[in-house]
Amino acid sequence: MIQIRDLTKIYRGAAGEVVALDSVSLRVRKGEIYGIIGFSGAGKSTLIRCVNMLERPTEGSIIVNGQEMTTLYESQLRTMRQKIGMIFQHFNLLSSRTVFENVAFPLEISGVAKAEINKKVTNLLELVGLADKAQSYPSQLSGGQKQRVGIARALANDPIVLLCDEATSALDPATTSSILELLKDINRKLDLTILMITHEMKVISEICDSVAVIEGGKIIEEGLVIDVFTQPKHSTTRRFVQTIINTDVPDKIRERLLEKGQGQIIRLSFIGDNTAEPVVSSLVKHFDVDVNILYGNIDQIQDTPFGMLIIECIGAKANCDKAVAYLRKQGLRIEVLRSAE
Ligand SMILES: Nc1ncnc2c1ncn2[C@@H]1O[C@H](COP(=O)(O)OP(=O)(O)OP(=O)(O)O)[C@@H](O)[C@H]1O
Repeated sequence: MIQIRDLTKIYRGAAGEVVALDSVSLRVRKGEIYGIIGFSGAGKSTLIRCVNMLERPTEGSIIVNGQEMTTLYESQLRTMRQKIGMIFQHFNLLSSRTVFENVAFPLEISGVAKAEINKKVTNLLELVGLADKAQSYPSQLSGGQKQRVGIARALANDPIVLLCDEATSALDPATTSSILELLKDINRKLDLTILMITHEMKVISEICDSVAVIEGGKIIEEGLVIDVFTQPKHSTTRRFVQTIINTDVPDKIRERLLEKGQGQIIRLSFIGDNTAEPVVSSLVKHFDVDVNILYGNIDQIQDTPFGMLIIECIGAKANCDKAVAYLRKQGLRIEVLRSAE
């Protein structure tokens, strides 16, 4: 649905040149929720604003629904932008208009008839759960309600793509979750492709199918959220993952790794339904070893559980080695943190 190829954006000003995007390529499939995460200054806003040409790229190609965006004239761009909805961190509502009038605004600009506008706005306010606030003004709404108005307005022209620019960054955690749930709901009901930028891993883990990590204007890692979360390759990605799941070996256990001992210390990582419990009891039953569980955590990305367990396998070295060989065959990721003496 969105294909970006070798996108470069250079800002030129009195202070010199800033390369905000450096040959970025990515592909967003129809109907998916695609997240772009990065720290401040990484190039996220520039990237999302290039998709609807609010920012003109210096080089490269952006294709939305088969249409090359970089070669469009202003009037063609206006038509295309109606099909690319956008929501913003600070909502950008018109304060002198009611909720109803805010949502009606893009329809008025598109020249839609009044009766049609009434019907459409009523349905949209129903969809975002604000039917009872139609006559309120933005100043009378909470942050979450304002973002719901922003979402309804963005959907008014039946977009094929929704761009979300840090849409939950100004909201508290509970409101963030309810807005993310609404976006997921809309994505499913309308089969709407969503591209979002964020600096919060929670946003990615709650609703995104795919993720790209951006740093210094370059995409440093990209893939399905479950893959990137469970096997982050780049140190920046690991820092983001670390903000919501602890994949590090805790300090207490690190100290233990330095002590000499007869046990083998092993980290097992698992994704999906192959949880570690039956394998642990199998070790004890079949390899004449004792197993001491030192640390464990389990988490869930959307519907897929994943986690890790650090165990100490105590017994004769030959038995411990056989136990590790068995674990490797079970489809678990195994790392021997300390070998047996
Ligand atoms: N209009 C501009 N003129 C010059 N430099 C700019 C302009 N807009 C952004 N930049 C620079 O481009 C780089 C990328 O900025 P951008 O706003 O895209 O990053 P970001 O990841 O969205 O950051 P944040 O999360 O803080 O908004 C930064 O170095 C920024 O200072």
